[in-house]
Amino acid sequence: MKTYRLSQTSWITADPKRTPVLTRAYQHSLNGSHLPDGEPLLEVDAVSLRFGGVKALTDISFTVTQGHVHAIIGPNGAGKSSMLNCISGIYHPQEGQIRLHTAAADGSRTLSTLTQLPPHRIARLRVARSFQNIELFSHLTVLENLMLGRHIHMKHSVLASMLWFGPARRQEIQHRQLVEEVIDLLQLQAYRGKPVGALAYGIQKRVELGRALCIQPALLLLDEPMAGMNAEEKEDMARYILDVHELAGVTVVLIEHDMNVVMDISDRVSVLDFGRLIADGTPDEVKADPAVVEAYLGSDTEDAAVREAVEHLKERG
Ligand SMILES: Nc1ncnc2c1ncn2[C@@H]1O[C@H](COP(=O)(O)OP(=O)(O)OP(=O)(O)O)[C@@H](O)[C@H]1O
Repeated sequence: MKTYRLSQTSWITADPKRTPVLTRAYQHSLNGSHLPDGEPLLEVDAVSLRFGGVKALTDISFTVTQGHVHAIIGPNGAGKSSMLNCISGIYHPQEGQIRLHTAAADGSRTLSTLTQLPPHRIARLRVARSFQNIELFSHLTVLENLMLGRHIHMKHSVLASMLWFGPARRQEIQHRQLVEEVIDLLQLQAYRGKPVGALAYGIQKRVELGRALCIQPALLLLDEPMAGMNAEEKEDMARYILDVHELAGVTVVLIEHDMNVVMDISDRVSVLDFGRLIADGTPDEVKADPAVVEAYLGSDTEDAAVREAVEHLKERG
């Protein structure tokens, strides 16, 4: 039985309906990385990104470790999305390197430099991402959207799959099995045949998480997966991210504004401010770092955890 770290959010452990799911093993199919836990998976090395005169990122370095949930936080405009866009190939930094370590099932290792690769090549290396705004095909069903998430692994044409012959049939069955596992893990059974556009916002975000998971990611990048959600939807999403991490073993990098969630579910936190890395450590280290509190002091956040940390630091002088 898994023990979650969510000390402040008792709802994670308190729901008895979730217990049977915890006994299932998803590790071997949904996690696309064969690196042992604790090894460096992604290295961001002295990355700088400019848009004309705007310095979005300046000399950023950090390492994402296999088996971690790694949060990137910071005030508005700090450079969080730019960082994720550099990792996924949407932006190409002018300086620095981003390297991905991968291991095949037979143990052989590869080191890939992502810095100048286009997004589809990075996706082939099993780096999956979700976006701040939902990017799904709203007229297609949940199942169809998830199957589209498998397309980078499909070797046979859509026509061959439609004709349902020989190898194409076997391939289709394998893809369906994996998609069913994602549906099961994220509890999307009730929505599988429904058009995505007809679903509640929180469910759509869960489908988006599912589509990224269908890549069988070695690294899953989530850009504000709880943005715009109500408290109940946030709780659900935090729980599913933990399932993806704890049950499927997938390494997650996440941008999130809700400090309670970040501090509860993350193993490591990198803090950006004005495009610079001002702190990088465990949630407790980062929470106690004066530079971090200072960065949030000027912000007009209503986040209770941030305000509490600010007050605490003020009291300590
Ligand atoms: N495509 C772009 N063209 C020009 N400037 C950009 C571009 N993308 C980001 N920037 C600038 O880079 C800086 C960092 O933006 P970014 O969106 O990465 O911050 P963020 O931390 O994700 O902010 P938020 O929390 O508000 O989403 C900002 O000054 C922003 O205006």
